[in-house]
Amino acid sequence: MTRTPVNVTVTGAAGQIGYALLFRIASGHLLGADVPVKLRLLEIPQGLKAAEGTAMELDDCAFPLLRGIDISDDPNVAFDGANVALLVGARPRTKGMERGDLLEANGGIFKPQGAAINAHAADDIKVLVVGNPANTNALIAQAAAPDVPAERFTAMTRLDHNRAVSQLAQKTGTPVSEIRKLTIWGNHSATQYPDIFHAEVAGKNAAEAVGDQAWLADTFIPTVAKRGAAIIEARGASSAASAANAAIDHVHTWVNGTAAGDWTSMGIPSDGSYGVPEGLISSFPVTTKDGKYEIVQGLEINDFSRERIDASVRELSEEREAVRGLGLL
Ligand SMILES: NC(=O)C1=CN([C@@H]2O[C@H](COP(=O)(O)OP(=O)(O)OC[C@H]3O[C@@H](n4cnc5c(N)ncnc54)[C@H](O)[C@@H]3O)[C@@H](O)[C@H]2O)C=CC1
Ligand SMILES: O=C([O-])CC(=O)C(=O)O
Repeated sequence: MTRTPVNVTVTGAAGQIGYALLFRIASGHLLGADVPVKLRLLEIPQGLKAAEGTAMELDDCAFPLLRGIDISDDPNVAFDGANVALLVGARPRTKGMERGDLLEANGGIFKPQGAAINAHAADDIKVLVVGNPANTNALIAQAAAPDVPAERFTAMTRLDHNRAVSQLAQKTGTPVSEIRKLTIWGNHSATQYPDIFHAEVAGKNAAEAVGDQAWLADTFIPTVAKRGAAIIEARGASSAASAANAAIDHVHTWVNGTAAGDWTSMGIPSDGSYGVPEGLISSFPVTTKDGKYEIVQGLEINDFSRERIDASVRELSEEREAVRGLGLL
C-alpha cells in the first residue's frame, strides 16, 4: 500500500541551515526510509528566489520519497495541512551577541507563525523551533496557537546534547555509541546545564568514569555551553550542518522513539517537574514512544546540578517576562 505523504513545512528554507536540512528530509532521514514527504517551504519575499534554486536542486536529486515542493512567503499557505513544522527562519546572531539579544528581532516572526499553525496545520502537527532564542520563540508560537495542544511545541537542545555526547566520548576515549542518558537542562543558551551525573559511559556512571570534577566544571560545561559562539568565531557564521543534523535527530527521535535504556534532551513545556515553573519551555531528559514524549522522572539532583538548573531556568523566566513586556505573549 502506498503511504500518504507527510507534509513537512520548513521556514527559512533559503538559509544556511535550510540548505543542510532539506536534502536530508527529502532523502528519508527525518521520518524514516519508507515515509514519503511533501515539502512546504516558507521564506520572506527576498528569500523566495534562492528557495526556488534549492527546490530545483532537490528535484535534481530525484529522491524517491519526495512527492512535491511548494514555496510560499505566506505562513497561512506554508502551514496548511502541515504535519511537521521546522521553524528555522530567523536572524542568526553574529560575533559578540548572546542569543537573547535576538528576542525582539525574532520574536515578531514566531507570533504570526504560531497563529498560522493554529489556523491551518493538521491535527497531528508537531513543531520544532530552531530559530534563536529557540525556547522563548517556541513559547511565543505556542501562545499564539491556543487550539494546538501545548506539548506539540518544542525547542531544539539536541545540538547541545550531541555536542555534550561527543565531548564526553572524547574525554573517556569511548565511541559515541557507548554514551547514554546524558541530559541538557534549561535554556539553549550559555546558561544551559549539560548533566553527566546520570549519564553512562559503556554502562558505567559517567561522572565516576571521568572522576575529574575540575574538568566537569571548568572544561566540559563551558565547552558545551559556549560551543555555538566558538563555531561563530571559527567559521564566521553560526552552526549550520550540525544544527540541521540535530533537527533531524530531534524529530526522528520524537516520531520513532528513544532506544531502550537511553533518553534524549528536548526543550518542552514544563509540567512543573524538577522545580521548573509550569509552562516554561525548558530542556529536560525525555523518553519518546509512539510520537509522544515523557519527562524522565525520579532523578536525584545534587547541589551542583540544582544550582545550574535553577540559573538557566531563571533566565527562561526572565525571557518570558521580556516577551510579555513586548506584547508577544
Ligand atoms: N537551536 C539551535 O541549536 C540552533 C539555532 N540556530 C538558529 O537558527 C536560525 C537560522 O540560522 P541560519 O539558517 O544559519 O540563518 P540564515 O540567516 O542563513 O537563514 C535564515 C533564513 O530565514 C529566512 N527568514 C527570516 N525571516 C523569516 C520569516 N519570517 N519567515 C520565513 N523565513 C524567514 C531568511 O530569509 C533566511 O533565508 C537562527 O536563529 C540561528 O541562531 C542556529 C544553530 C543552532
Ligand atoms: O550559537 C548560535 O547562535 C547558533 C546556535 O544556537 C548554536 O550553534 O548553538
